[in-house]
Amino acid sequence: MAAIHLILASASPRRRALVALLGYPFTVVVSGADEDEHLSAPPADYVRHTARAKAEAVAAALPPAPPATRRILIAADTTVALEGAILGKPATPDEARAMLLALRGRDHDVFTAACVLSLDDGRRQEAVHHAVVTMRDYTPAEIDAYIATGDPLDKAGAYGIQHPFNPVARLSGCYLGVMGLSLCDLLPLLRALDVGDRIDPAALVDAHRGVLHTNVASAGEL
Ligand SMILES: Cc1cn([C@H]2C[C@H](O)[C@@H](COP(=O)(O)OP(=O)(O)OP(=O)(O)O)O2)c(=O)[nH]c1=O
Repeated sequence: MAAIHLILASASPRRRALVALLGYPFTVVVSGADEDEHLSAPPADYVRHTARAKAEAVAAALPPAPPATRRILIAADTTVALEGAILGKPATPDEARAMLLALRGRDHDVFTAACVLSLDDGRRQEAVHHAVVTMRDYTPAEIDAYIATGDPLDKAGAYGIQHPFNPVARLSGCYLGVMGLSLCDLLPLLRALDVGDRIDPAALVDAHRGVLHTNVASAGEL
């Protein structure tokens, strides 16, 4: 039987750490896909199109598979939407401050799409997770201190649910989906492509507490 090798089409250290939990060898290949192309679509469609574009961009650039290897490619996209308007990653600290003020004390939506390609037979599986997040009433001083850490700049909506700043008061949906890749969504997609998982339950519990142990990313990057 062919050995399974995963390819993660993502620069995100959180996604690296989560894919490491699956228990298969994997390679990270960063996609150069255009993330702005579908910005006018509704947020759920936007993330689905963008995750697919990331997957397809990486698949098109891969060298041929080594013999007796089944390659499974995983891509994802996360976005925050406030009253239907997409909030991507803030370009500047000022934009991060504006996003955190806009989100404060109210509900918003987080959409995360996963796209999985079975490269040897061309099969594709996709899912979009929708979570509703309620932010707490954090103070301007807390916002300033959080922005000074630099954490908001690579996060959709300018926050990480997993950061000690802890901006989230309530979550309805999947914690890992908000963090960038819902394993609850991903596992059925993999199973549909005849790929199981070897997840250590203890590591999964830690991941849901925002603690990601991995040999491919240090906690400081998460
Ligand atoms: C809302 C939220 C987002 N995020 C992150 C997840 C994603 O990494 C990022 C959204 O940007 P994405 O474009 O989804 O991902 P990315 O640019 O980090 O990586 P790549 O495109 O190469 O896969 O925001 C958190 O880590 N915590 C959160 O609470």
